[in-house]
Amino acid sequence: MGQAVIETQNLTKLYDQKAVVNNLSFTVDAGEIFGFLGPNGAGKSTTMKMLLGLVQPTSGTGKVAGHDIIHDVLEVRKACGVLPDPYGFYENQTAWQNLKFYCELYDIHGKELEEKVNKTLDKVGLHDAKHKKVHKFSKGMKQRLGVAQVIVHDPQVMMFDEPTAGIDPQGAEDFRNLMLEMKAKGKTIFLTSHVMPEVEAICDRIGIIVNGEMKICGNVDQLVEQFSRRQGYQLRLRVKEIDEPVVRNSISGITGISTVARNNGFYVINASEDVSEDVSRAVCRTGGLVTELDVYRPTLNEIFLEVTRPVAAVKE
Ligand SMILES: Nc1ncnc2c1ncn2[C@@H]1O[C@H](COP(=O)(O)OP(=O)(O)OP(=O)(O)O)[C@@H](O)[C@H]1O
Repeated sequence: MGQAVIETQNLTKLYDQKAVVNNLSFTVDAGEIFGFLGPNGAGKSTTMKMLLGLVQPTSGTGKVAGHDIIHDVLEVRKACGVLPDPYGFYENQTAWQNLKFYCELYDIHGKELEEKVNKTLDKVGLHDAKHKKVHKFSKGMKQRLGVAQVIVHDPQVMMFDEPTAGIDPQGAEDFRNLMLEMKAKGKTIFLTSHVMPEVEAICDRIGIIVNGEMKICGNVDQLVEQFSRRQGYQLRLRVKEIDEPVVRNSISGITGISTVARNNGFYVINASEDVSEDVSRAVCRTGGLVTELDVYRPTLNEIFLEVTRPVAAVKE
């Protein structure tokens, strides 16, 4: 375990007596990219706002960069760069002027300011638009400027609410590379996103919340494991040398197997645990040759859909 830079304990927010964030406890370590996922209205932005001291928790506690999110709000904000939704740019000012203003808030001036602003605008691909007024920017350009605003003052913690929404594929690729570069510098990154392949590609750990509650949390392998334990394992088996009745008979006694079906020359085996070794041994014992055997690995998208699927109402 690394050093926790973001940590919450039983963080809860009630609006109109209803918990929109419910007993949330998690940590994000230094140098980690944490993907915070959930359906619309799950409580992601509210959590982020509480971490930044913009919304007061109803109960529970939290720390960001060692500072209490309730009592040391100014220190928390100094340690963080944030991409809010919507952004708070001065539309009648240029990209350069917006970043300058932002740097000054963080007490960065003179030559250092100039260097930081120019370097950051280059990094997010806005070099040629730096002296253009923001009201003339496209949505994607504003998003790039938002990312620039997060990183320009080199904060320890970077928070992004849907960073690639509205960005073109090249911009999204640039963003992913930038995040990996920031991670390599030891930054802690907390992001919300609805773009599953992006999250899968860059996040070290992922938490999925539903109705304010953390349903599943871990790295992708851990999520796959937790999901499979809950939903069951699916094996795909291809066998030579023996016929179907022999195959079926050979594996029939294996504990945990619920169904065996044929599909495109494969046997599709559903089981409550990973029975691949038992299957392989049983087939070999009866003279079969296993040419393919793998356990289906669900995608993050499938895991997300399953975890966030509304539970059917129980009929009286
Ligand atoms: N100021 C507020 N007053 C009352 N309810 C609020 C307030 N802010 C948020 N909510 C409610 O809290 C719940 C969580 O909202 P939140 O914005 O945190 O969700 P989210 O996960 O960020 O959603 P999205 O993916 O759509 O951005 C929603 O039901 C929302 O209507």
